[in-house]
Amino acid sequence: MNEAQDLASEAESRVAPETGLQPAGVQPAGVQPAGVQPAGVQPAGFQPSDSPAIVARDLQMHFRGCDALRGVDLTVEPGTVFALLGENGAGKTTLIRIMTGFQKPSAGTCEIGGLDPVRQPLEIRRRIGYVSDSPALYDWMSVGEIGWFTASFYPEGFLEAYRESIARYGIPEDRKIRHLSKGQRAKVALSLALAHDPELLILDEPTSGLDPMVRREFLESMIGRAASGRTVFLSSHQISEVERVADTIAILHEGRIRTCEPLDQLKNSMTEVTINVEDPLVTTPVPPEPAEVLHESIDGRQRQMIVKHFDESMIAEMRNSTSVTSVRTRAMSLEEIFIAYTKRVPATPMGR
Ligand SMILES: Nc1ncnc2c1ncn2[C@@H]1O[C@H](COP(=O)(O)OP(=O)(O)OP(=O)(O)O)[C@@H](O)[C@H]1O
Repeated sequence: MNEAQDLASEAESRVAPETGLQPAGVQPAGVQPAGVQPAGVQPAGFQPSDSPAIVARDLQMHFRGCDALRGVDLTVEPGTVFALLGENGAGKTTLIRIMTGFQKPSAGTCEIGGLDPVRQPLEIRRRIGYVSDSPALYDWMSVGEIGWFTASFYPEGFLEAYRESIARYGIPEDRKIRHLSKGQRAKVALSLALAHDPELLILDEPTSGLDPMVRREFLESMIGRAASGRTVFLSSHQISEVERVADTIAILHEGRIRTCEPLDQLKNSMTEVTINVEDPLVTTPVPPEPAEVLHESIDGRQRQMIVKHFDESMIAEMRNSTSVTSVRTRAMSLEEIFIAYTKRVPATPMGR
């Protein structure tokens, strides 16, 4: 068997990397002309939409001995960069696997661009771009071959866009996937996910493995995608990076969404309040409603609270409380807000 026949027979039993799509018919490299359009796939002109890109309602995922998702409600508006933050094991990948049709939820529903991932998984994967946290690429293919192979699942123009992206990243097309560095693999996976210019891009830890310069450029390009009406959903641990690009932030903790709101609104609504008291035994004054204390720590005469919806007008009232000598406030970074939500310790009940 020559190399081209070999490639064809291997590929016939396979699906598109990352997407899980099944080919209509697979030809060896060199047989199928670049950009050929497989049956049933039409080039899709992108039309910005007003309908939500993603809607999740009460999504639950119960594995044996583990409730990964405990009722997730989420709406992702089109034309935004939406960031899902959560610590290890929070349920981010599980949620993404349900959205992309790789996992059937135990309960609840989900719509991706109006499609149901349980009933229409292939249609969804054709419409979206998806890069998982550990991209599944065929190691035995070269960088060029994997582009050619994946192009057969998508409309015309895919291969050209893929090759341009690979050239921009400076990766040789004849290099085998198994010989790529971690960062180069990530770049190939991103190039494959973006080459059909998807209306929704779902990225699980997209920048892991990329060097700082490429990371920055890539994330900034996501702002451009959103500005053109496309939607980017990304899950990340890199909070400072997310802060630069995201419009909306959702914090997932132990399978539940703790907060989901525009980044500016989230940052403006959170305040660190530091109170000094004369008597270390006195209870800390609680700010009045609508303020909500997410976290409180006590260190002798100093009390620190993380408060949502704190208003500067509450300072005077707190200063008048028994034993209080000073009240100071400080705006918080997204990282501090994330920690406050995920290390939630209820405030000590206070009698006022
Ligand atoms: N197939 C499975 N069977 C049993 N438990 C699972 C399965 N898949 C995920 N889990 C559990 O579900 C929880 C959520 O996992 P998930 O991979 O969604 O977390 P994550 O937020 O993506 O974490 P990380 O940031 O570490 O990748 C974890 O406790 C994990 O062990």
